[in-house]
Amino acid sequence: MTTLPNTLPAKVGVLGGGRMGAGIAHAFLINGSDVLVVERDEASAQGALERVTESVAKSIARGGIDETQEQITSRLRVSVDYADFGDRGLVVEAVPEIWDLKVSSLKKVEENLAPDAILASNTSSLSMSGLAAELQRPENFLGLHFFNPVPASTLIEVVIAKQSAEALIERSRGWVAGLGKTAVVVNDAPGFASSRLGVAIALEAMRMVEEGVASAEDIDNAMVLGYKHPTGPLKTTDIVGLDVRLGIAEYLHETLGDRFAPPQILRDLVEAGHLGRKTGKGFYDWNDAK
Ligand SMILES: CC(=O)CC(=O)SCCNC(=O)CCNC(=O)[C@H](O)C(C)(C)COP(=O)(O)OP(=O)(O)OC[C@H]1O[C@@H](n2cnc3c(N)ncnc32)[C@H](O)[C@@H]1OP(=O)(O)O
Ligand SMILES: NC(=O)C1=CN([C@@H]2O[C@H](COP(=O)(O)OP(=O)(O)OC[C@H]3O[C@@H](n4cnc5c(N)ncnc54)[C@H](OP(=O)(O)O)[C@@H]3O)[C@@H](O)[C@H]2O)C=CC1
Repeated sequence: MTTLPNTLPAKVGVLGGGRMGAGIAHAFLINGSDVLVVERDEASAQGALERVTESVAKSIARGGIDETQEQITSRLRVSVDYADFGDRGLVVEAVPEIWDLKVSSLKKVEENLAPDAILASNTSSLSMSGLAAELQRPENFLGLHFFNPVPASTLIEVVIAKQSAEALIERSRGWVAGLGKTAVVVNDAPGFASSRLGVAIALEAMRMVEEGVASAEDIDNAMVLGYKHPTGPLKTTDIVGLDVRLGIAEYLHETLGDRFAPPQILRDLVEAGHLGRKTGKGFYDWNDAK
């Protein structure tokens, strides 16, 4: 794999350019990598291109970036063809948190990769060792769990599958440093370190709303003002996406037991299409849907 002076792979791929995929693409781009985003159709590819471009513009407006918008985005390409992943040193998968979709997508990416390329998943919770077991080269696979919003977050959780090559730990620490972020390295377990704790508190907050203990706003304020939580667990859920939270909770329920059973209020809101900030409504009303 060709690397840049800052340890990042020169050519990076991202599968799925939604909220997280666009953020991941942005992170590699502004730090010098050439980035290819593959989407399932032309309309989604165009949407991904717009999200990444907008995010780059926001970074430039904030200052501290030496390159121009044109210089950065000249390294960005979108496609609907998995074969384009063939020259990438690292590909990060960021499709929705659905086991069968992750497995089929990862397999399809792997079929198109060079033999020494590294494949990573941005899954929030799914078993890395279970996903690795579905692949031809499980030693080249690991979790790179970015946080939302990616440009504002300084953390990447590196998740090591049982099958991951030992050398991937140090290599991935180098990538995280090259992105200007901090790594926590976690052995594979459902929900890793971050989602298991983050979802536990969010589900309890939802049960408190269901039971009428307090309003969403007062529950969040208790955590923001009392515990210095950045936004409170319910507003965070709106930012993450209620569908994403439900997917994680269902998997943790299945693997870790009843304490992660999704509350009915979460199921009802998702069923009604109220997915949080991205649809304009979740536990709160939003006027900046994204
Ligand atoms: C589900 C999972 O698997 C894991 C998860 O991610 S769990 C969720 C973890 N995240 C959190 O808990 C969020 C915590 N909250 C926060 O960090 C902050 O409240 C917040 C970033 C959401 C908002 O903070 P703020 O001070 O109001 O805004 P600010 O930091 O200026 O960011 C505002 C926007 O600028 C963007 N931004 C910030 N720095 C930027 C940069 N250098 N370049 C480009 N964009 C930047 C942010 O991404 C954000 O964009 P969106 O509006 O698209 O989200
Ligand atoms: N949201 C969050 O806060 C976080 C989420 N994650 C994890 O990141 C992953 C993605 O989540 P998120 O970005 O929120 O989800 P989004 O729904 O925003 O993005 C998913 C993207 O994948 C695309 N996609 C769907 N199916 C396919 C396919 N078959 N092939 C290629 N692309 C496809 C979607 O395209 P289309 O637009 O056409 O549907 C969309 O662009 C999940 O595993 C989630 O758990 C991790 C950290 C934080």
